[in-house]
Amino acid sequence: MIELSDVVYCRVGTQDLESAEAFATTILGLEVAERTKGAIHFKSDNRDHTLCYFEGNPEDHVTAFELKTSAELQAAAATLDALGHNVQYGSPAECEIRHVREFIRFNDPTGNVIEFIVRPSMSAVEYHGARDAGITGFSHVGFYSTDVERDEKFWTTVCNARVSDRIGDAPLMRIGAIHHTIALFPGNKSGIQHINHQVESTHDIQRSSNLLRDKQVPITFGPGRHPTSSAQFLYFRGPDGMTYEYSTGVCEIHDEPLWRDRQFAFEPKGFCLWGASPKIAAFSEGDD
Ligand SMILES: O=C(O)c1cccc(O)c1O
Ligand SMILES: [Fe+2]
Repeated sequence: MIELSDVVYCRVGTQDLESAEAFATTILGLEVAERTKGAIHFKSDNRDHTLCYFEGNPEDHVTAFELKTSAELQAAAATLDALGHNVQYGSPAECEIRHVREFIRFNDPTGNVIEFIVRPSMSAVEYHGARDAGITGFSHVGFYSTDVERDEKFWTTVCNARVSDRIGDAPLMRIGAIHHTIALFPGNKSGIQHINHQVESTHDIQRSSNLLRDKQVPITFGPGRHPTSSAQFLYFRGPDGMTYEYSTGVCEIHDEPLWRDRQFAFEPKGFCLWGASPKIAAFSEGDD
């Protein structure tokens, strides 16, 4: 069993690094951590970085999860290899760019590009967002999945993810106490479906909702409240149609052996307790 301890960063391609930077800082509220040739790294908490925009294909998305030791990374590589995944070790130069000690790269069964990393750098400097969005940190990622049952099995049997709840067949899976770190949504492609940052409070959700509206950023869902994690949320559209989510108040599951995953309906009320309707294709099979 591959033990993931946390999600660490996403890397997203863009044809327009300047606009992506403007979005990540002035809209989303992240802080530039580092600029390298053709890439910008952004901080959202006390980690070195949790998001990277790089010059490249906007459909190229990478998500990294932390493993505790080099021995576990090697065992994971062997496990994935035996299952037929093409596993590559990151080069020293790639490790340096990512500020990690070592990593492997492979595709999940849908084709999502995943990195398992060891010893990601922390930042010695506090995070100060470019705007006060109230961000407390990068928290979870939603992936497209061409077969959610197959992919749920991958994340829960090859790796240590546990299903907290399902909306329709879409599983919300935890790897620690936080209600979910990985979510899968049915789609006919691979890639990141949404990137979540936690914010401090309801006030941040409401303030951002007004700010984004004034700045004409498309708000695609919310403000609302998830019946699943009980988090209050706001979804909006970033560069190349990427969905970003702020949420606050996500529940934690500590009674691990007693928890039973719950079933919610794949319809607006399964996504929102307050009656908001998603304008997000993966949540509604409607507009995106
Ligand atoms: O927080 C949740 O429960 C949740 C539910 C549906 C979709 C999401 O993105 C979520 O974060
Ligand atoms: Fe989410």
